Amino acid sequence: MKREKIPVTVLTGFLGAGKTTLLNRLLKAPEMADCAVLINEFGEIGLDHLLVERLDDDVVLLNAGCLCCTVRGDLVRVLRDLALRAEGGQAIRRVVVETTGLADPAPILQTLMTDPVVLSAFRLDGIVTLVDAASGMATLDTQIEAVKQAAMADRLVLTKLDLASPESAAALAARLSALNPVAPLLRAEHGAIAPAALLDAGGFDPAGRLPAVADWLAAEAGHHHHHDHHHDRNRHDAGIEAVSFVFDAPLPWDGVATWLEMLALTRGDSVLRVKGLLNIAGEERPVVVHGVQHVFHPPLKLAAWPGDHDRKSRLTLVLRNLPRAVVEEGLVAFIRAAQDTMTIRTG
Ligand SMILES: Nc1nc2c(ncn2[C@@H]2O[C@H](COP(=O)(O)OP(=O)(O)OP(=O)(O)O)[C@@H](O)[C@H]2O)c(=O)[nH]1
Repeated sequence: MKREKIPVTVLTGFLGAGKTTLLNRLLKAPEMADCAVLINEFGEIGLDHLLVERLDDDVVLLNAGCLCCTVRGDLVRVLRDLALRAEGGQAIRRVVVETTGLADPAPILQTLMTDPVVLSAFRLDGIVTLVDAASGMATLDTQIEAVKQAAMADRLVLTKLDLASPESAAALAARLSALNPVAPLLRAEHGAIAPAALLDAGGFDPAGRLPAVADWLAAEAGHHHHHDHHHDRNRHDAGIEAVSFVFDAPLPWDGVATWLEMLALTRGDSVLRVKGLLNIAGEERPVVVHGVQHVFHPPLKLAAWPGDHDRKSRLTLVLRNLPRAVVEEGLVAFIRAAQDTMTIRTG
């Protein structure tokens, strides 16, 4: 009997749109049993694998760069490996690939639709693109990746509607419908959405889309053909850079929180994303912080440190046209100031 092809859902959306939040909710649904998850992150220190709650053998971190550029070969390798495992009898009923927020979907689509080994075992089920209602409009104005993600989607999902006015949400919805007349426009509240609305999207259909979509895919086909073995490090805006900080000693919460609030307020246009897993002085559990452009999201505590974790704080920022030194100076100053107050208070 011929084996059924395994459906692959590509979950995309700009930095901080809410992909991991939605994925966590989705993975709890019965329809998602035996789902393998591939996670890709931009930046040296991947944290998402720690934030996806169902961590087992079927969560694979594709971490050495961005999926649409340097890690494309990794995607193929991991899918081939999954195909072998399925062949060997392991139950793998679906695959979800969470891309980086900066991913251009065209090369990923191209890979999923043309690699013969991948095609023999998998079929593209659909591209699900999340758009943050709080910062989506500004992102579409400035980042071509976000425009491509929206235009190529099979399902569009508006997130963070609780942070946007009805008027700005309506304007964003209208812009998205113009960019992509074929994808249903859905909503998710803190990641909550019926899995059936996202799954079994029926594969990518170019019909009815903006003419640019066909051009992007065609360009990709040529690109792939000519530069198959080269790493394309320049795909992203040259001004975009991921910087990471590691702190050995526990951090004062006051300093970090004030700094993050200031950063979102004053540098939200340049600090596209902040993500951190922090060891806070006086706090047993790890604290996760998220910043997305002008929004500093409420921090949350994880239940416990992962067993093998060194308990050092790790913070990653994705900056646009902002030198690392500027961020570092501010961070160090706020931490020092908070530590001084701590010393005075306790001493
Ligand atoms: N207020 C609000 N916050 C949300 C919603 N959905 C997600 N968030 C928050 O947005 C922040 C970023 O969410 P993530 O799920 O990490 O976003 P992501 O797209 O995976 O981020 P990257 O992988 O860095 O691109 C977190 O603090 C979430 O709690 C929502 O509907 N409303």
